[in-house]
Amino acid sequence: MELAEDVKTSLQKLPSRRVQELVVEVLQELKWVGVEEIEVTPGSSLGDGLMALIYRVRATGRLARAEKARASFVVKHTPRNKARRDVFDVPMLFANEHSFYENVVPALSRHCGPLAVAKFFHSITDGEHDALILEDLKEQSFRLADRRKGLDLRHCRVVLAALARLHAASFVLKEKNAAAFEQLRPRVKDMFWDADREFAFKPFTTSCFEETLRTLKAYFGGDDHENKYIEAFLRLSERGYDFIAASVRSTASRLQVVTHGDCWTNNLLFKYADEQPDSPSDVRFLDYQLTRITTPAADVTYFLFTSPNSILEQHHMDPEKIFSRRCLDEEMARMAPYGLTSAGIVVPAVCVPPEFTPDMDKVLGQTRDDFVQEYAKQMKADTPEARLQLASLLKHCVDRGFFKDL
Ligand SMILES: Nc1ncnc2c1ncn2[C@@H]1O[C@H](COP(=O)(O)OP(=O)(O)OP(=O)(O)O)[C@@H](O)[C@H]1O
Repeated sequence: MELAEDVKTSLQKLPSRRVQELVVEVLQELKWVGVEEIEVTPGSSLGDGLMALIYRVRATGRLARAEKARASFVVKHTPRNKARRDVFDVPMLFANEHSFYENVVPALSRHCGPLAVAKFFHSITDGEHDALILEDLKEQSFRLADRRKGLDLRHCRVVLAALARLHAASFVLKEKNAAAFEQLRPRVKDMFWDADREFAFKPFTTSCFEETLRTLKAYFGGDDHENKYIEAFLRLSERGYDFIAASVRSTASRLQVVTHGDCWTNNLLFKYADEQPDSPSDVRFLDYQLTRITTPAADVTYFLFTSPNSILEQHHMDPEKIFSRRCLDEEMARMAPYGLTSAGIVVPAVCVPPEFTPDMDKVLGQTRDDFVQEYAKQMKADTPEARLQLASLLKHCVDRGFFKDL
């Protein structure tokens, strides 16, 4: 397709020639014969995403027989800074997300209908210009909730129902076509807790344990009767990354499903009935870089420990036949250390005031430590909200006996 000079110039705002070509290929696949205008703008705000650059591409043009066409995409692109890509092995994260859209979504939705995901158009996974092109959900009135306010019960219900559909799709696939589920295993790789990811995420988790401990000590102060909580946390942090990794990996095979892996407020877009902010009617999950096969309780715990505006009692599920309430409770208790560890990583990011929001593009050094330090900025913000939430979660775990075997 021939492009006018001004269209080419607009496309150059995208970070690589390869991704500019890919956008044009997508338009051709949509049967466009001409592009009249292209607008490329930032697709997210600082703090909405750390592992990628997000662009919004709006285009107008023509189909055959001169019909007008409009489209809006989100381009999720690997960071420009090579050191930033290398320290967290971002190409692997993109490959996992690509595989989710390419392999997992078609397999899971075959028997269960559509999942709460954006439409996926194309991707590049060459380790250098990695990018995904997705439908722009904001164009369909989906939007982010305010992470610092937290999600109320209505929002949580919508998310838990969508998570349940995602998890149920694996149970159905196992039931209908066990071999097809097995084929997904090598295509969904745990990017955080797998033994060969330790090099990147063990030091990161260790630094997060240290910061969580500092936050918790600041909350509990020197008060002796609260010390059982700090002691419990110390036992957890001593066991550290290896213990959490083992609990993620050791899920009984019959309970394993494809999970989202990073289900917190900034990876959720909501739609509202009649645009009323208190009546979410639908949700889409974003960011499948950390999708993994493990217990459904990993997603539920991660979500409930990071995103609601208060700790919720979990009274809203009754999947007796496939995954009983008792089984869920046992799995939730088993995964509580994972939940608290994840909360130590995510909650500071939920509560961070804008002036402490890390900006990975501004990191001058080249080492993993430089990036970990920049990420830790939001922990250093040390907000009363983060203290309260982490301390309440720790109390929740200790008082219910979840840490008694640590
Ligand atoms: N398909 C989409 N439609 C609309 N907005 C989107 C879409 N995908 C991403 N975004 C916006 O971009 C932000 C970051 O996206 P995403 O979480 O995929 O990137 P990331 O850098 O991998 O994030 P993280 O730091 O959580 O790894 C989202 O919070 C959302 O605001």
